[in-house]
Amino acid sequence: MHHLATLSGVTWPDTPPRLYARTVEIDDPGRLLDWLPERDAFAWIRDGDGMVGWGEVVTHKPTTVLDADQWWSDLVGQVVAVSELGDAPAGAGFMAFGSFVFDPDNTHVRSVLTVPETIVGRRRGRCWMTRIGPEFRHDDVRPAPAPARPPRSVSYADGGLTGPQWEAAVAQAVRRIGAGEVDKVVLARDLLARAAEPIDPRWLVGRLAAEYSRCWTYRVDGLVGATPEMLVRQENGLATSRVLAGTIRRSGDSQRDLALASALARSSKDLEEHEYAVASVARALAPFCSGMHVPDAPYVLELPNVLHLATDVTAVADQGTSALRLAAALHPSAAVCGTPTAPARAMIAELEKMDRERYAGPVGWIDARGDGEWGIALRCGQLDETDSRQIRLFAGCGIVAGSDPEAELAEAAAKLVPMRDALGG
Ligand SMILES: C=C(O[C@@H]1C=C(C(=O)O)C=C[C@H]1O)C(=O)O
Repeated sequence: MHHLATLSGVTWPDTPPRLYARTVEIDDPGRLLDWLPERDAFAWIRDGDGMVGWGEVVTHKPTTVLDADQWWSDLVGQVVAVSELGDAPAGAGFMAFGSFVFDPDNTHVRSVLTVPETIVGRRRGRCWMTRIGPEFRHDDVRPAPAPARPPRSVSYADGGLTGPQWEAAVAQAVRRIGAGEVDKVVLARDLLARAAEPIDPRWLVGRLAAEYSRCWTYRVDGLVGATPEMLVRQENGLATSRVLAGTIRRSGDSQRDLALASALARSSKDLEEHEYAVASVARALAPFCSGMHVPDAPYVLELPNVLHLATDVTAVADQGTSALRLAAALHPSAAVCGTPTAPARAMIAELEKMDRERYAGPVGWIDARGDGEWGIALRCGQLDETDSRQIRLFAGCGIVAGSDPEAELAEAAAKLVPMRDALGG
């Protein structure tokens, strides 16, 4: 991969070039989501900054995150890139958006990694456009898509399990935890939302990015959501993972929420669940990093719908380690699978009675240097490929020895709120 200031003096890669990427500095593009067409588009937004992309240059359907890492480094070796941006921010240049399934052994869908044709990005005041293709693209693109349409007349139906059936599954998990099969298992449920007309994913992403600006709002291949949990971000060798585990619903009354937050921070059940999750992340990162910092105690992350116990683990990644390699090591974390991993994953496949597809899998992007951000696909929905009026929503909860099925169902409902609100209630 070659980043060059000008077109003259381009250095060719060792293998014949397959793709050409050209990045230019642009004026502030305004609201990034306004650039997106309705279909075949990508987004990764936090606090208004991030990247949007559209068009498809190449798509890979890897079996595992590790396969994707290998494919990506091979592809990067066959790219000629030029950039106007000196000291370019991570993501500004040749890059791909991706979304991975939770459990490749228990799903009918595939993971994807797609290099878009056009990317528009903004990061800390620097704005760029990258165009990618089988030759350098010099044409100017200023799409003026029609505004996003709100969904109409949305109705909901149970997915794999009804509420009471899911509570029974949680009760069974609690019994099996008592019998020593696992320490923790994360059980999720799905809900089918159906609108009167095709759902415009741009509307959902727009609402999520506005309401959940502290989360990472994403759109990749029909998967739309706003996650508060960062599996791993890597930038200039610094790796960060935000672990969440331990949740309470907000009451709508800020005084009461404050009391709830301090109760959450002292709750032994939640702290124990949190410790499992942090320890699993630290263990998985250790072989690829040095100088790891694991804070002693979590903080409380406040979102509009829930409060979470959160810990940010940071470390220096070994040279040559990509964000995808780290994501491969971290997925599935205890926050979305359980501990120990293998029996927890088997219990999920047995008890949930649904296909998680890409829910709870890594979602994000990777650039040519191996920097990238891979969130955990939570608070999300997957648009139906064959019927664009339909979207499947997912939410789950960590189940430990003291879990109460009724409270867990209410917690799952609270985690569905972002997507339900985006769909109009
Ligand atoms: C599984 C989900 O959330 C996860 C479970 C949490 C918990 O049990 O406290 C908290 C955050 C996430 O790690 C979800 O949102 O679907």
